[in-house]
Amino acid sequence: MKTYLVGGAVRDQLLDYPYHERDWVVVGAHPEDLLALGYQQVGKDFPVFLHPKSKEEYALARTERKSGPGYHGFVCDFSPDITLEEDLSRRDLTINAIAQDEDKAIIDPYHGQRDIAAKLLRHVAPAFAEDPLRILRVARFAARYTHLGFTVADETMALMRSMSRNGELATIAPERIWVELSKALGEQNPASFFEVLLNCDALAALFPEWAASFTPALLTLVDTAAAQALSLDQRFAISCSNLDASSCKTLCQNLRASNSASWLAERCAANTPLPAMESAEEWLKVLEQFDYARRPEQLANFIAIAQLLQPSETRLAILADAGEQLSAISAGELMSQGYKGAELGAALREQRLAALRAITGVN
Ligand SMILES: Nc1ccn([C@@H]2O[C@H](COP(=O)(O)OP(=O)(O)OP(=O)(O)O)[C@@H](O)[C@H]2O)c(=O)n1
Repeated sequence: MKTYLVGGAVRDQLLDYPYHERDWVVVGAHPEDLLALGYQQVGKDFPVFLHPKSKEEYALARTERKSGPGYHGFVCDFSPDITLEEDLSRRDLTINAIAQDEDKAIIDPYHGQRDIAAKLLRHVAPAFAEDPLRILRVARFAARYTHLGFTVADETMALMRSMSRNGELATIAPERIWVELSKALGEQNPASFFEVLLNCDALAALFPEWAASFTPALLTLVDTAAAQALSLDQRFAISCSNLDASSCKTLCQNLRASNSASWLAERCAANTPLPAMESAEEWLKVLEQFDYARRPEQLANFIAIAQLLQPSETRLAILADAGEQLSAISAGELMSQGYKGAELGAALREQRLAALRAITGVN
């Protein structure tokens, strides 16, 4: 039995990039051998084990063959005679198909190191096409490594384009798309994720309206949001900001976006560009949509987004100020004057509108 470090940890070591997880491959062993050594089996579809002490993942070397559509149509062979090279050949990208043995020697049958030097995201083999989720992974790796100069190899882009056009993406579970998207939004250049997916027609195949809404300026802003360390929800909201509110809502549902991401994105789509707000009622309506009194941070999140999208919009600073001033209006004084119930609500609203008229100068 031999054990090799594989995947992201080897890749990121070679890239001198921080990694957080180590994955191992075991060659020449039966599941029983690992169980006898105290490993704990966790994989359902194929045998993956947790090391008794480190709890790192150890997988038996395996081959995979697609036997039908979707995610369960795979036949795995994890017999002890599967070689390291065979295991590496089923992996998505050459830079992910490098192994390191116990003596730190690198085993690189698919020339991942060459592609690291050439800064190319290149698929290992035509079997890449058996797993359409890999299109999203490639786009995500582009988002992570663009700043190092990485691009997608032409032949990989061509393969991804033909997969997209063949309707392969429809078999991906929406939950998995959201997982990849939210990871990509957390990377240094999330715009590259969208650029790759636009370039290979995957975004048009998955979400045509969203794909059509991207402009070069919007892509730049998605990266600016990352550079300014805006939150994932804010980055997502920016990426949806060219949609109207109802398309954004549909997209969030189809993507199975998290509640907090949908909440912000839908309200941002509805309020960028900032509406006319020609009356105090309309100002209050915008503030109330962001729940300014209970969740002032959400109004601030929106304003930061809107400032990126509309840097010359002077009403944003006024909106922020109005949110703060209105939050300070408390029901206490009105209650001591004997207001309660619906009357109290109406009187509070009147105070807020009066404050808004004073702050904004509209009626
Ligand atoms: N659809 C997939 C998923 C994973 N892999 C392979 O399994 C390894 C481990 O996958 P994962 O932990 O998801 O990714 P990492 O490459 O480790 O990247 P990250 O840094 O994002 O964890 C990858 O390197 C790749 O070789 C693959 O070929 N195809």
